[in-house]
Amino acid sequence: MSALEAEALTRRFGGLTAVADVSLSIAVGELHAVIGPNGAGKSTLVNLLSGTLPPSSGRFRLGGQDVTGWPSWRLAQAGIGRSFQRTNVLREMSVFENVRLAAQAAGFAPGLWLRRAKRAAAPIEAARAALARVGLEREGIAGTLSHGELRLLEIAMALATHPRVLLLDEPLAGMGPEEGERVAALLKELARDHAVLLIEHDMDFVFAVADSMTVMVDGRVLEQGTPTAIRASDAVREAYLGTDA
Ligand SMILES: Nc1ncnc2c1ncn2[C@@H]1O[C@H](COP(=O)(O)OP(=O)(O)OP(=O)(O)O)[C@@H](O)[C@H]1O
Repeated sequence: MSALEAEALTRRFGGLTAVADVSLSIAVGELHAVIGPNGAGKSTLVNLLSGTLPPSSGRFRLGGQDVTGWPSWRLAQAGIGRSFQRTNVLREMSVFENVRLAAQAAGFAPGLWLRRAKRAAAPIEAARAALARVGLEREGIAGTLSHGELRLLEIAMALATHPRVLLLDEPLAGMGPEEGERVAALLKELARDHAVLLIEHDMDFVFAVADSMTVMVDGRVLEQGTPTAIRASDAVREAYLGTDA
């Protein structure tokens, strides 16, 4: 069964339809990449799936349950984990505390988590496990991390909430080739026990890691399928990848 299912998700901003009738489904064990040119609606789609924005219409299910319109904290509790394109790390706090707070924040409704935070032991374990899984067993404050390490920290923060679905918005941004290879291996490994939705501009990376893909143009789905099918699609070549892709 699909861990995540979007059905005709649509988001309008005034007269602009940023996401138009987008349907997709991702199972645990699957890495699904969403690609498209700038302004295609990829980030808006992630904002809809993470509860940062409500959809204008359409439905969205997690593990078969209709979660359309749920706020982000409730979706986090229901199994959505998100790493952000913009950094949301508290740089003056330690690496570990950042992950621990992310684990705690996902556990409680707004207002309650800070009061309960001191008593909770589970987030400490969750934070340790998440940092180990991304290979970032590092002391010190987050502000001293390299750009690539910060992206790994953001993934650890998402993992610490025990998600079934991971939404990763440009995890490679600002990374060099060596760090990119490390993230590629990590994402493949994470896709074994998560449903992963990836947004990424680096096409070599996307085609190397994705099991399935959605190509968006102007808010709409242009094509969906395996990387092989997407490469072979005339519509995708014309609209996006260029004829030599
Ligand atoms: N909060 C907003 N208010 C108004 N328009 C918005 C808002 N967010 C996004 N848009 C518009 O929606 C369209 C889709 O934007 P979005 O950021 O989702 O595209 P994208 O595919 O993620 O682009 P990029 O690859 O450049 O990040 C764009 O035309 C953008 O200007």
